[in-house]
Amino acid sequence: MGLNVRISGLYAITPDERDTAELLRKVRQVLLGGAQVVQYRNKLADAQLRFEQAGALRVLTREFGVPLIVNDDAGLAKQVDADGVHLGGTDGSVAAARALLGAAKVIGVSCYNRAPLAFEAVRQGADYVAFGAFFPSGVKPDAVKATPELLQQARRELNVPIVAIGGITVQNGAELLEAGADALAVISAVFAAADIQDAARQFAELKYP
Ligand SMILES: Cc1ncc(COP(=O)(O)OP(=O)(O)O)c(N)n1
Ligand SMILES: Cc1nc(C(=O)O)sc1CCOP(=O)(O)O
Ligand SMILES: [Mg+2]
Repeated sequence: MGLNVRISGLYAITPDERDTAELLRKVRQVLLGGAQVVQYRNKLADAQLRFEQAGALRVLTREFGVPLIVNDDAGLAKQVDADGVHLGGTDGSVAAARALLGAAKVIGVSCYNRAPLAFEAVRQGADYVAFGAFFPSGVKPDAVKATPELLQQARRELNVPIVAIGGITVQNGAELLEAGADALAVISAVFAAADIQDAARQFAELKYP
């Protein structure tokens, strides 16, 4: 994993936003609030807009010294020199991403509610694993349900950072950190807040390992 990359704290994932200036305004707010990782995720944008937005976020996150992870697309991560990529079940293999990005970049893998997926991802060289959804999520209403016990098991049996995702708020996130999560991945509870910077600050003030 990249020498300066630590997957811990508030892991802010961008909302689907077509307006790049507005996206940058919002992400600056989460960075000012103390987000420790930013993931660029935009399910609505075409390839050109994704390239533009990922490149702009690369510049912004460097200003704050915060790692940028690109969702789904190792090629885009390479194009913009992001710090890594996040892969779900249909986003390609760890081996292919590693071959493209090299040893210094971060590869995160979605493991949903399945510990065996995480063991296999780590065996293949994943740098962190993500579990979810812990709570109902408006972004992914049909996500499978994960439990804090899964985090406890992963904490006992894995040696990579563990990310929790899905419907996480400042109120329910503490339980996940106590169960073993290193980072809380959040879209709505920060980006849909009336005051994004304050919402991020409240997440940043939780107790992380
Ligand atoms: C940190 C983190 N965890 C999980 C996901 C979900 O990935 P995936 O299942 O591929 O779904 P999409 O986000 O691509 O819709 C994630 N992006 N980040
Ligand atoms: C993108 C994503 N993946 C999930 C999973 O369970 O793998 S839940 C989710 C949505 C996260 O958004 P919010 O913080 O608004 O619930
Ligand atoms: Mg994906």
